Amino acid sequence: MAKLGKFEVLDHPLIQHKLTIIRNENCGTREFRQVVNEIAELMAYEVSRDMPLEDYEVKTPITKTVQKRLAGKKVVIVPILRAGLGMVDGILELIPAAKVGHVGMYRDEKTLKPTEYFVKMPDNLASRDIFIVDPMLATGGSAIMAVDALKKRGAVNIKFVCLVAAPEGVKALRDAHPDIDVFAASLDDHLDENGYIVPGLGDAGDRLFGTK
Ligand SMILES: O=c1ccn([C@@H]2O[C@H](COP(=O)(O)O)[C@@H](O)[C@H]2O)c(=O)[nH]1
Ligand SMILES: O=P(O)(O)OP(=O)(O)O
Ligand SMILES: [Mg+2]
Repeated sequence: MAKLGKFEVLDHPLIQHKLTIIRNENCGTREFRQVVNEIAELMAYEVSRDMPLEDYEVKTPITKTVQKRLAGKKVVIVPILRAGLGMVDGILELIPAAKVGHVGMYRDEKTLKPTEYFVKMPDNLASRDIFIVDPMLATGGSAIMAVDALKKRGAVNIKFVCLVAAPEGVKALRDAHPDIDVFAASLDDHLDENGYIVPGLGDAGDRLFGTK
């Protein structure tokens, strides 16, 4: 039987402080980009807590000793384009050898349904830990479709990492994919009539890339 995933809010004081910075409508593109990456890096520390280790013999200047090192195949970071791209460099600061796959999606403004337009993944997904990243989990449609796309290609060990989650999105994602772990820096209040998270931080893709 597949394991039951968890939902966890990573509310470390530094994460909360930085999230408040990017929520501010006066935070410009440059600072927004930088702080999104800083939060992603802090979150990666917690998200990677259960990565498997193996014994490894190392010779120190004093003696030989058996210690631990990361085991298994390299982690894959999968940003949901565009907004997820903003979290990749921060995670790579902590896990520099990670591979990066991409899932391109946009949300229809009226129906709020996602459309997939690009998927490119590294090989051997079945034996890798996969971190899907998107700053915003709103209705959950994009996240669900991204997990579908990865499972279709053999992925098993999947975690979804976002900055701001709406209760509606958390429920939808966990109902559709109960086996994956979901991490957020904040569980916000609700979605508005346009599918934006309240209080949220606006459109993450536009704020990251300076578009409208
Ligand atoms: O407040 C918001 C809400 C959504 N987004 C963007 O939409 C998708 C996620 O939306 P779902 O409804 O969960 O599919 C996400 O990729 C963001 O790019 C946003 O920026 N701000
Ligand atoms: O989910 P969307 O439509 O906001 O896509 P993007 O992240 O490219 O702004
Ligand atoms: Mg957007």
